[in-house]
Amino acid sequence: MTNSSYSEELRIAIDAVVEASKICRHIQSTEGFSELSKNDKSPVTVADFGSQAVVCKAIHEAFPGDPIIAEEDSAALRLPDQISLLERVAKEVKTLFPTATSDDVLAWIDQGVSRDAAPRTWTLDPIDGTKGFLRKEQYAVALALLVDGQVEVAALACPNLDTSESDEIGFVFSAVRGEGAFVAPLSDPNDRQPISTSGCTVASQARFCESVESGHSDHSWSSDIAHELGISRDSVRLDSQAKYAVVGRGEAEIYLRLPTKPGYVEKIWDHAAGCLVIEEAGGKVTDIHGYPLDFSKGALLADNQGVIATNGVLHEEVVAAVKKCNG
Ligand SMILES: Nc1ncnc2c1ncn2[C@@H]1O[C@H](COP(=O)(O)O)[C@@H](OP(=O)(O)O)[C@H]1O
Ligand SMILES: [Mg+2]
Ligand SMILES: [Mg+2]
Ligand SMILES: [Mg+2]
Repeated sequence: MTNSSYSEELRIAIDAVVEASKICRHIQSTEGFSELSKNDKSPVTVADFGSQAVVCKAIHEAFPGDPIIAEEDSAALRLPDQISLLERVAKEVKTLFPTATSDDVLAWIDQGVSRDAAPRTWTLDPIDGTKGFLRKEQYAVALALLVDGQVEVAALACPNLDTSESDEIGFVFSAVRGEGAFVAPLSDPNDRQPISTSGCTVASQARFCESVESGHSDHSWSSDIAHELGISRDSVRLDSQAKYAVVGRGEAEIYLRLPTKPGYVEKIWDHAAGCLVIEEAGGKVTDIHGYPLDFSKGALLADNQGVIATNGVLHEEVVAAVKKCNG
């Protein structure tokens, strides 16, 4: 299919996450940037705000009627004692848009405060894996378009991801439903090459990945599952939706996200972009019970628990193993 029905959305989305990655990289290269702690004790940085401002600006200008469900809002930046943080965010955004004011930046960030389901809505994680970003490890800028509760377009930038095939660091993954998944280097985003999940059909040979944050996953549960599948090597731990990217390009077969914190409900921005990349690369994504992720409920994956993403072929076997090890 050459004439994508979402070609404009895809072009704008890729461009937005590539531009946001520039800000994130610049901030990450600067020592001593400040971080705030949110109400849930999770961190947020200048880069999360800067990235959200840049992406929301781009989406809102191109598609003014589309709501955006993004992770951050400007409330913390509006506090009188956070003026220096706001100035720092504005300074970074100005490197891309020299005439931007602090008020512009606040307004652009707040274009992402929608929380309701809508027939057509974007969802954005301006930095997914903020803890990875702080450790200078993996993080992602994740943007997706949902239409009637289905992910139709995805752009996923992974600025610190490398590859065994070259010295290149930093890639942007993208997909439109029904049209395959692609990767391009951040240094040349138009050079999109198709990706596909691994053809591994033998579970015991599968490579699996999980979050770095042990709080998100129960070590003994995941090792029981690995044992059940006959997998002897340890899981590869990495932050952010880079895990979806790694399975999407065939470098791992399984991404397990086991729910361990009672009552924690997954957010759509943590999964939408990565989910479409894997599906379009030939893989499969469900929750731990084997149900499809339901993106039609607003900001939360309210009807799902955890995530199982695989290369596709191994999916049913992994779901069965998770079920068996879940009591
Ligand atoms: N208890 C929990 N269980 C599952 N996910 C959680 C969680 N607490 C925070 N998260 C989410 O996990 C994301 C990071 O995932 P990972 O550990 O795979 O890198 C965070 O995204 P942000 O970094 O965008 O806030 C956050 O939304
Ligand atoms: Mg966060
Ligand atoms: Mg996230
Ligand atoms: Mg985030």
